[in-house]
Amino acid sequence: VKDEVKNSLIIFLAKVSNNGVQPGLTWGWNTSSDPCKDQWQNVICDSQNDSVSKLFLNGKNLTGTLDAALLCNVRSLAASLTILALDDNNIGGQISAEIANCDQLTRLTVSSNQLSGNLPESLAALNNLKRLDISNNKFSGELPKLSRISGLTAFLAQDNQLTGQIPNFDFSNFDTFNVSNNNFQGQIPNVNGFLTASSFLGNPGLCGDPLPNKCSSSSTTADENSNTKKGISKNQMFIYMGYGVLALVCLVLVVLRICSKKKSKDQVDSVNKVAAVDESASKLSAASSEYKGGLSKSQYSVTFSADESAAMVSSSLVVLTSPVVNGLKFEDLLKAPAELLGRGKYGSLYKVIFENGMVLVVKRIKDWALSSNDFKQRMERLYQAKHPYVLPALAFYCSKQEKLLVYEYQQNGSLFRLIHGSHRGQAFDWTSRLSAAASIAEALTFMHQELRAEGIAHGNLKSSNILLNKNMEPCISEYGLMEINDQDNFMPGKASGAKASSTFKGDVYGFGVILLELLTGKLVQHNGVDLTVWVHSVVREEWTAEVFDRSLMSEYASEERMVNLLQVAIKCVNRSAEARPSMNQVALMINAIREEEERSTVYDPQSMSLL
Ligand SMILES: Nc1ncnc2c1ncn2[C@@H]1O[C@H](COP(=O)(O)OP(=O)(O)OP(=O)(O)O)[C@@H](O)[C@H]1O
Repeated sequence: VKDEVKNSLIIFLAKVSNNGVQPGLTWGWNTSSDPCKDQWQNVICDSQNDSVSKLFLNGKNLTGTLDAALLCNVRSLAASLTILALDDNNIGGQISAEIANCDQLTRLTVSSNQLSGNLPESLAALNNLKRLDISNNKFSGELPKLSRISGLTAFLAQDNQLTGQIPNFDFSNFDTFNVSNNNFQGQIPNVNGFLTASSFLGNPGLCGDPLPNKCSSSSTTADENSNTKKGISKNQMFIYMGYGVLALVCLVLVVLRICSKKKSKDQVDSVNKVAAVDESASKLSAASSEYKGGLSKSQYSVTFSADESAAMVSSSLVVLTSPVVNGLKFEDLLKAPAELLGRGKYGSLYKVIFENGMVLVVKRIKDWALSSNDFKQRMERLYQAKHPYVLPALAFYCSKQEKLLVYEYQQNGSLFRLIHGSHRGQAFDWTSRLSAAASIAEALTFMHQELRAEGIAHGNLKSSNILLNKNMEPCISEYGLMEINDQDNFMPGKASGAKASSTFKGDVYGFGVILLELLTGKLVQHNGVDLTVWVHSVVREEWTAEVFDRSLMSEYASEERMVNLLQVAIKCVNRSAEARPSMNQVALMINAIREEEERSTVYDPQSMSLL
């Protein structure tokens, strides 16, 4: 480690500790030793042991001043520092603009100190940041444009004196978001059901969902009053309102233009992208038997009629995302070589490889008694409900005899393979499992909320239907392709009339089984019943620790949090569908466990497996 890094660390510590206790002496921080090779306390180096990557100075009774420039203006330190944790001290001063030079930071946590002043606008330039915790300080002024940081998953700013509006974040990204007990004003941007009121409480000027107080005209007046108090005159407010009206008019004009463009584009699409297939019954049954042997080597002619009427659309390949599949036609699907990936209870799955290198999978669903129109509507509704952790269908095909779905091929396999594959979960550590559980729960919560009115649940949730995308994030596949969940058929005490309301609870059951697989590493038989029976019996005998996957037990992973997740799983697989929690409740419980996990990891300076 370079001398300039050592010096800056020592000077930073001297300033932040107010030169009082000289903690550096007891921690081994001195210029004649090396932070990595001589293992300075509270400093973690990278795996090659040649650069400083994490500084854990939380809870060290530091009473001095924060000078971020001392760390971040030293290039060789700023280029390697990923975590700076200063929580639970008595540090004063401000976060200076130079913090932006520490652009490798993934966690910046300074909670429970005496920091004050405005947050620098440059904070928004830390685009690797995942966790920002500035809670319980004396920060004031408006938030920088933190919504620019696309990977931010935890933002804690509660208990400060922050003002202004809440930025228009993509709240679906957050595991943790808290701005309670500040002086934020105005309407909360659309949280899309991802957050509850507790994230926003204690801000008298805030209104709108998820807070109980609506942004009625009286609360707008309250906003206006509070704005006036904060120095914005009524005249200014009128000017802003004028701009608002102008913007609205422009927006309406733009929308009208887009709509008229879309209308004409749709007409073109229906000609160009929708390949109408010869509907003769003989050809379809021929195509049907073709699928049984795989999609390759088609001998069946499909004829295109570019000007087919709208009535033919239901029997054609409907392309939903044309940029990805680039004008895919039903004929192309039939011509390309295909490999059978699986033949499940509900249909077969083929991997289809195209000449241009594109790889897709085609799911052929058998015996689904759903009219073509209902199927089409369902597919379009599903396509509208987009979530980053739900794999969208790229195209679908529907005739009386056939229902096909086209998806992008995910080369990283499924959660099933990750847990039970040849490595048997060894590379799949506890934090990754917990994070996978949280992501799936988040995505399911979103889908359930979006599709509640239509009653469309996943219907066949299991670990082989959770695929890993190119970033190894879990992605729910085949959402909404089944109408009922199999385990409902043999769940004792299930009232038959409760089918519709228990459809979503069927997913909760399926998710509970996935949690059990993640925790135990054990295979599921008979839709989870064997595994749940076994887990219940072991837990009843109070051998809880015996339940967990051995590879998890050999980690430092917290048994307490594993037990907490097990309790969530057990609630999800309750025999009575009504007694199971909703996915929203499940997601909240898992997030609480995850927060607990993050708090404990950040406080463990010896942990090398952070992020
Ligand atoms: N888009 C995809 N990309 C890559 N692999 C996939 C994709 N979709 C499914 N798979 C994998 O292909 C295999 C077969 O899938 P299939 O859906 O036929 O099986 P299943 O989920 O066990 O059965 P079913 O859904 O009919 O109950 C599974 O291992 C699954 O993980």
